[in-house]
Amino acid sequence: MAFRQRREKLRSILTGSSCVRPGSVYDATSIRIAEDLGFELGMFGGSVASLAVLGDPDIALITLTELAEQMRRMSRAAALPVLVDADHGYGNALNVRRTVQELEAAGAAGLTIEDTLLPQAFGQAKTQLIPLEEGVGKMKAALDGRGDPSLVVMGRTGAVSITGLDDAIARAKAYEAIGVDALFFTGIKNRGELEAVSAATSLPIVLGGAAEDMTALDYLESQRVRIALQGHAPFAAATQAVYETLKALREGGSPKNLKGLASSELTGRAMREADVKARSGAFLGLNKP
Ligand SMILES: O=C([O-])CC(=O)C(=O)O
Ligand SMILES: [Mg+2]
Repeated sequence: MAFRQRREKLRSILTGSSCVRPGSVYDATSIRIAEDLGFELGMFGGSVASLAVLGDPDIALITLTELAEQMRRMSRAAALPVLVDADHGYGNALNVRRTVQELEAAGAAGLTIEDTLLPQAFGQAKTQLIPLEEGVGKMKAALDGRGDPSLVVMGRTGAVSITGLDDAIARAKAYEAIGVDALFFTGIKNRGELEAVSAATSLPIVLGGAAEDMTALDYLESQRVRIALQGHAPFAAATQAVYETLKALREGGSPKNLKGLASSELTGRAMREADVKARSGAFLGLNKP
C-alpha cells in the first residue's frame, strides 16, 4: 500500500469518532503480527526503538538514521500505518525539519514532536521542557519539513506533570494555532486534567498512557481522544520469552521440550511464506511441470 494511503488511514482515525488502541511495534516481525491481528495502527515508541536497535534505555542515545532505518524496515514489511515517536526531533528546529523528511521517506504515517528538553541537561535530574516559543518553532519546522501533506504531524507535550496544567494548555493551544494535526499528551493523571485540555482545544487528542479509571473507550471518545496508547508490553513479552528459552537451554533442556515457541504456522505467516512460495513459482520456474 502506498505511503499516502497509510497516512490517509491515520487521518481517518483522527477525524473519526472512535478511539483506537494502537499495537506497539518495533521491527518487521512485530508489525506484521499487529497487522494480521487487525490493529488499525502501529505505535513505534522511542523507548522500544532504543531497546530494539541499541538495547539501551530511552535517554536519546539512538540516532535519527537508526530510527529511520528501523521505520523503513517496518514499512517494507507491512502496510500497517505507523505513528512514530520522533522525540524532540533530534536537535533544534532545523533538525526537526530534517527528522520529518527522513521519517516521511521511511514510510511513517505520522510522527510526534515533543517539547521535552533532550538529551537531559547537565546537573538536572528532573525532566525539563524547552520554552514554549522554541516548541512553536519546532512545530513550524515540522510542518515545513513535510513533503507529503498527508503525513500526520502531532505536537506533543508532557507539561501537565512537569510545569502544570495551565502551561500544558498554553502549549497545546499554541501548537494547535500553528496547524499541527493532533495533540499528544503524556502525564495526564486524572479525568479533570483530560477534560481541561480537551475543553481548551479542538484538535484530536492522543493519550500516551492513562489512569485505570480513564481507559473506557466511550469516555475517551467523549473527550476527543482518538488514539490511546497502552505501553509496550509486546517488547517486554519478547524479552521474557528469549530469557526463558535461553535459560532452559543453558540449563541443559532439550530444544524439543521448550515451551512458548511460535508454531511453524505462525512463523510462516510472519515470514509471509505463502507469498514467497508464490513468487518462487512465478520467478524461479518452480511450478513448471
Ligand atoms: O510514544 C510512546 O509510545 C511512549 C513513549 O514516549 C516511548 O515509548 O518512548
Ligand atoms: Mg518516547
